[in-house]
Amino acid sequence: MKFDYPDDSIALHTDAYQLTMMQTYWQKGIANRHVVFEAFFRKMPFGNGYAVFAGLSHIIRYLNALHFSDSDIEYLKSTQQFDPEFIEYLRGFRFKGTLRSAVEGDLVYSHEPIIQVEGTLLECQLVETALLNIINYQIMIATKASRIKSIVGDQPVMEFGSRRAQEFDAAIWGTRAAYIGGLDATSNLRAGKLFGIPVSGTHAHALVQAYRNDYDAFKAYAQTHHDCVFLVDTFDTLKSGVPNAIKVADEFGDAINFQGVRIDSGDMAYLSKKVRQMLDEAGYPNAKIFASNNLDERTIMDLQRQGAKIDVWGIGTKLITSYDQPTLGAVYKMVSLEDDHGQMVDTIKLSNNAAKMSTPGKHQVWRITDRGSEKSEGDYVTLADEDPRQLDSLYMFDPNYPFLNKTVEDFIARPLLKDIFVDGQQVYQEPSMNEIRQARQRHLDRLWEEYKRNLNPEVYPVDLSQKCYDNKMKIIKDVKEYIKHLN
Ligand SMILES: Nc1ncnc2c1ncn2[C@@H]1O[C@H](COP(=O)(O)OP(=O)(O)OP(=O)(O)O)[C@@H](O)[C@H]1O
Ligand SMILES: O=P(O)(O)OC[C@H]1O[C@H](OP(=O)(O)OP(=O)(O)O)[C@H](O)[C@@H]1O
Ligand SMILES: O=C(O)c1cccnc1
Repeated sequence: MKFDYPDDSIALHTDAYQLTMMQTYWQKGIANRHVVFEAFFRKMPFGNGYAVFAGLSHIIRYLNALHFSDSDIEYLKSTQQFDPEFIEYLRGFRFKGTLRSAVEGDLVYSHEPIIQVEGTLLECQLVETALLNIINYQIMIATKASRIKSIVGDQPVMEFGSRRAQEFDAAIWGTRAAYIGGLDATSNLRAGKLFGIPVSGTHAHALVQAYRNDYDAFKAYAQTHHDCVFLVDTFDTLKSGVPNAIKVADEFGDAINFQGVRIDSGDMAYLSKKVRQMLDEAGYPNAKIFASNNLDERTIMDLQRQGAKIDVWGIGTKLITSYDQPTLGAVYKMVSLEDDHGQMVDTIKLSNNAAKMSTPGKHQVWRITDRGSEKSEGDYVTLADEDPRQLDSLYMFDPNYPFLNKTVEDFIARPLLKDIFVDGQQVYQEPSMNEIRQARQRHLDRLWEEYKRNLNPEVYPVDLSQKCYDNKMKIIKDVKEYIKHLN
């Protein structure tokens, strides 16, 4: 199999049907029609009360780099599935559209647009697969990390998942998303290099196996490192691992920084309490107990309930693989399209399943915050030409149950979708990782506790403006009329 192309690009990281549709648009002369697509998801990940937005940095790189290389063009021609003239046309392709998006670290919710792509039918169609690929993974990981962090509070959590991640990209971008979501460090050096994420770690069982006993292994490590965390469960945690860790710490004294020990198996509530006692009695009350082994927010919560004496958490498999929910299920739908007369006409996807219906029109999402309490009252989805900042009071109603409503008086409305690219030019300056993390914390602080609990949180309101709701109802009616006349 041929794999290494010196000029490989990411343009073909898309589903074949995007290209077949693009060919139709091109041959039929509608490829340059103006269009708006929006991405949204239908269910909150993990049943959480909020989701943490991540993935924009990768999207920005993707759109900036998007072009068809010579080998892409040759390959497409070799499939014999496309019109060679259309494929030649793609040679000059660049993304010239406009991208609006939630920014990383912001909180997002189901049933609201989180990404909006506006441009030609051709370019907006091409990018669907990659954009969804990115956000469907990264939002999951950032949200899961935030759930974990909400349980452990100020205790450090390290990301250990690279060996179990679904391949290289997931390890790297997943680590970044986990850091956005609140984890404190990673064991992956490349993620450290690429994104400036703090790198940390301990050592593995192999070190102890290499020396065939705990003592010699810990001693060798202490001779070659200042900061020492000894993994104590290779043979027997309480009888060999911890006593030998203490022995080496005693022998080296100030020559090393004995940070603590890591437990990686067994009953971690029982063991951590015993280990704590042994370390305290040996005069190491500041030595920390690190724990790892298939942990997630549920096991951590249960360990805390049992009074486990764990100070630092290492999380791998269950975070990086988004173990309990493999995808977010975000979708990308056309919401408005230029007609034969140059007018934009809103479009809908109806479905036999009402939950799969899209909301027509180009939108903005407004985060409505009460000025007094500084807490979020809900999100308010409007058509793009509406601006609730001009209103004194805002009538908010649930679009599925309009009798659930409230009027908000003294509020701040913050637009969620920011300009990222305008006419192909990147206009958004990416913030630093620290700024993204601080933003996430700020947004979480503005959320009532009821939406933040891990189990059965309250459902955060995502409402439609009256104009947006009326527009949707009218278009549904029009489509139904049209279908009726077909029969
Ligand atoms: N006290 C505890 N309460 C709840 N869960 C625990 C407790 N102690 C450990 N666990 C979790 O139970 C699971 C099983 O751990 P255990 O070490 O017994 O088996 P294992 O994962 O098969 O071990 P190994 O990784 O060595 O093969 C792990 O997910 C661990 O985090
Ligand atoms: O358990 P996770 O949350 O995925 O965290 C990462 C795991 O990776 C290492 O295990 P290793 O690959 O050495 O295998 P092990 O299960 O035998 O410890 C480490 O000791 C953790 O157990
Ligand atoms: O540094 C560690 O302790 C570590 C790194 C990767 C996986 N498990 C543990």
